Amino acid sequence: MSGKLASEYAAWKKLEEIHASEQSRLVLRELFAQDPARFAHFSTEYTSPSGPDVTFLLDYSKNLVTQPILDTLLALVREADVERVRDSMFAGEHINTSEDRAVLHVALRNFGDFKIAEAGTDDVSAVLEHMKVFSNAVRSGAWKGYTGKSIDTIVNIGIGGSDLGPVMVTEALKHYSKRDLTAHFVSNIDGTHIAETLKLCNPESTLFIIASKTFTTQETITNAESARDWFLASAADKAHVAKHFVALSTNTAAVTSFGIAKENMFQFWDWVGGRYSLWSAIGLSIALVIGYDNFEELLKGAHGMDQHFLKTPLEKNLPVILAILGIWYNDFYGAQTHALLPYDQYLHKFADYFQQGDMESNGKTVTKGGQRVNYQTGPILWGAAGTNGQHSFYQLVHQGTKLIPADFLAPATTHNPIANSKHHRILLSNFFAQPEALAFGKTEEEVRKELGPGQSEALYKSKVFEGNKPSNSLIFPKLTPATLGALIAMYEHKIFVQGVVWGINSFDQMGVELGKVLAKNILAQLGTPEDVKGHDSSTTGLIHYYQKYRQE
Ligand SMILES: O=P(O)(O)OC[C@H]1O[C@](O)(CO)[C@@H](O)[C@@H]1O
Repeated sequence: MSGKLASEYAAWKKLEEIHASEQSRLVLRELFAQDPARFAHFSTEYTSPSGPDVTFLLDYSKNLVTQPILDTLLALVREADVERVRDSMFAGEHINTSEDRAVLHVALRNFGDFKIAEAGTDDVSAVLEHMKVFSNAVRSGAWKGYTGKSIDTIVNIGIGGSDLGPVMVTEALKHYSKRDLTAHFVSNIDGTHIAETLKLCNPESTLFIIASKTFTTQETITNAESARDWFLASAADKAHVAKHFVALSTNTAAVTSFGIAKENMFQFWDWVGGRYSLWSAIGLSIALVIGYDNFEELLKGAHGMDQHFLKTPLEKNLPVILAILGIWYNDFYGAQTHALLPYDQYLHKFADYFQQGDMESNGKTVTKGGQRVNYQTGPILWGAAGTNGQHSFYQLVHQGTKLIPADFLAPATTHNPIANSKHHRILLSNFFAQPEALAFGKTEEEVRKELGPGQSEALYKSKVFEGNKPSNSLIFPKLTPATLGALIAMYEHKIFVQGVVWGINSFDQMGVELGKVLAKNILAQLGTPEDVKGHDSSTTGLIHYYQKYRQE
């Protein structure tokens, strides 16, 4: 961190000039026509430097950039000292300055490769061993419930980072799952979530995993208490809780006072950020669903990407490339959002997951030094699995007035090659077609030729696709645990690079606190109209309306 605003860097100023003077010339049709080797120049193949084989291709040729623009964006990365901050993160320095914490999710998937001077990092392998032994016992049926039955259902109770990662990964790797072990995930404080889930569970064969870094999160603790009440209504004896409740947390005191045995607690550390915690004990539900060995593959795939991020020159460094392209649109083109569009049903929660990953990390307005930024920071991250999105919001992406940079992701082969892979070929033809249509569009001349004469002027105009909409395409051979690990780690590091360039702290989340405090205050006032004090007329009116219908 240089202590400067990003807009004070020489490279930033140069990028503003380039954008102003060259924007009109940055037309993908022309850029591709000018350079027949554009794909070769602006694509790169990743091969994992360590661990299980992972390979994929990132094609970033359909972006509104030239080599000099990329060079200037890389100069920005250098000026912001990204490499030094990256090395500090891997060394365990307390780069989360507002909370005075190290940021060491990379230590959770390190497998002894490099040494980190931070308490707890030496205990990672012991926790992994605990997860291995426990998940094997549950999966094999050796772990018995209070009436001697094996576990056939798990319920992970957590929210935010203690939910989204396990949900996304268990969905993504469903192909590897144990089909006779059903997994549910309860996150919302809305009683409907836990109530509807419990209707599907048998107390004799259900294991509850209470996932909370702090073990103080209102939603999680309230849901966990309701689950415990439901369980005890059948099991009666509190001693049986030990066979049906485990905790994933950093807070031993709160876990034991909840009634969970210390030996059923899976530890992690304050240097694991919630939205970076699926690699930690928070991943226990993943290990239970796909098996510990596959969970370890996921970690090793991520570790390979960590090595790539650490050692690859910036020009070929995938997280850096994605980060600078994002900065280009976000800060110079004024794009407000970024879409993640996986053409893989297994990845249908990928965008949801990175909504927290990106927006909770980089949704900040002040720099680490406390200065208000005078530029845009993190984008609105969103997306859905193709081709569903095509029949929903792609109209706006193609012909709306907004610039929406997008990442398209797809596996070259499917785990489900039904109908001789016909489905997959259709899926992939869409994966190839969409970025092409976005980039090159359809001119009025082409429309007129296609429709022939005699049509209304409005019809000709409405069928024009302006094109020149940028996207990245990422294609990998198959969605394996290691490939998924590498992809997640790549996006984590992209977020990191952007945060460093913008000078913000990507690892705290002060912005979620105010709502929590206000809700606690209001909760104490929901009884009678006389209790409602200190609010504006709108909030007071809403609460009074609710009180007419209040239930016990
Ligand atoms: O794991 P915990 O402590 O229950 O926190 C859950 C989530 O709440 C947050 O603190 C705020 O949304 C997230 O960062 C975190 O992932």
